Amino acid sequence: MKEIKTIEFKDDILYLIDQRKLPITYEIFQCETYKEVDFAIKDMVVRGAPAIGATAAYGVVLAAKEFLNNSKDEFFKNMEEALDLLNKSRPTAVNLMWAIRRMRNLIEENKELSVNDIYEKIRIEADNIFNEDIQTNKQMGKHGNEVIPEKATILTHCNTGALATAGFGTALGVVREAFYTGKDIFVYADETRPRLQGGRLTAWELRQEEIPSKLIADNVAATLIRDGKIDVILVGADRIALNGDTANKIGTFMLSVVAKAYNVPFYIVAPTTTIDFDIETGEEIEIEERGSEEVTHIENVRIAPEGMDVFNPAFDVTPSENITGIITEKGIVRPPYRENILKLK
Ligand SMILES: CSC[C@H]1O[C@H](OP(=O)(O)O)[C@H](O)[C@@H]1O
Repeated sequence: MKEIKTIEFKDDILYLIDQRKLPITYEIFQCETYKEVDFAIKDMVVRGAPAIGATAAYGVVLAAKEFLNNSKDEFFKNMEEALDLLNKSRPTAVNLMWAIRRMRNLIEENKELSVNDIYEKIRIEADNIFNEDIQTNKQMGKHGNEVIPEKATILTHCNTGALATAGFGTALGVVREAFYTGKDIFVYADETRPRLQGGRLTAWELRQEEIPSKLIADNVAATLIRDGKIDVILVGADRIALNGDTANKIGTFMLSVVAKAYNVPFYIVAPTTTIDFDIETGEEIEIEERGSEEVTHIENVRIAPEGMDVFNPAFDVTPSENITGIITEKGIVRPPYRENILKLK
């Protein structure tokens, strides 16, 4: 299995694979300040709920490093500004807020220590978040493999691989686990307009490991489902409500409707860090709207008329009644979702 170093923190520099450039070029984006990390998340140099969380955690490390020579009062004030900026870098993936809250709690719990000692704890905690995510994903892969038949055709949406996490992936991690445990699988990957995470990133990951697969335009999926060509659909998540409603990349909801109509199993694969235990339903999830150029241009080439207005929500919400199960590192959650999700807390 090829190691994909989506995120690497070394000698006080955060190295990110620049996912805006893949698969045409493999470039590394370096962050030396927390403001550069904020930019990297906003501009989707790095993307994917768990990857965003881990990246933000290292952004907190860079902030603490920057303020090491502050007085304690200045340190806490400057750190709060940094935490607040990073927390707002993208609104939908709850892993970001979870990571920032974990760092904020750590600082609060250790405020009697010296600035330097607090920095050391922050540094260790960021590595913990990073390493925990990799272990979580591998555990999810094992649980998810339980629902993959020995011979199966799998449909994926967006990118849920190593590039969306600290490593291995969520839904694509289940694909990896099935592939490397010898199952006869085939993957159809939705290209996933407008940012093409499937066509650029998932396709790149699948080719890296020569996993049998084909890339499809998003509009092809419904026909494959109708014609009985898909055995199971695996998608990721950015925020899951207590009732199981799930926010994920735009186009996921549409897939779930077609899957339900033709009785194809539709699984969310997500770590428990993607569950928002503070919200009851998907109606409470903020859906990020991104710039119009993501829709009017492809690789900076205009494809829509000048002046055309655009609606570009980056996510949608799949209602829990369309979801067969939620594959987490703690096992597969099935309905009744609220009762069973609360057991994960
Ligand atoms: C494993 S989480 C991946 C999740 O994040 C993606 O969104 P984005 O590429 O905008 O960060 C998409 O919703 C994926 O399912």
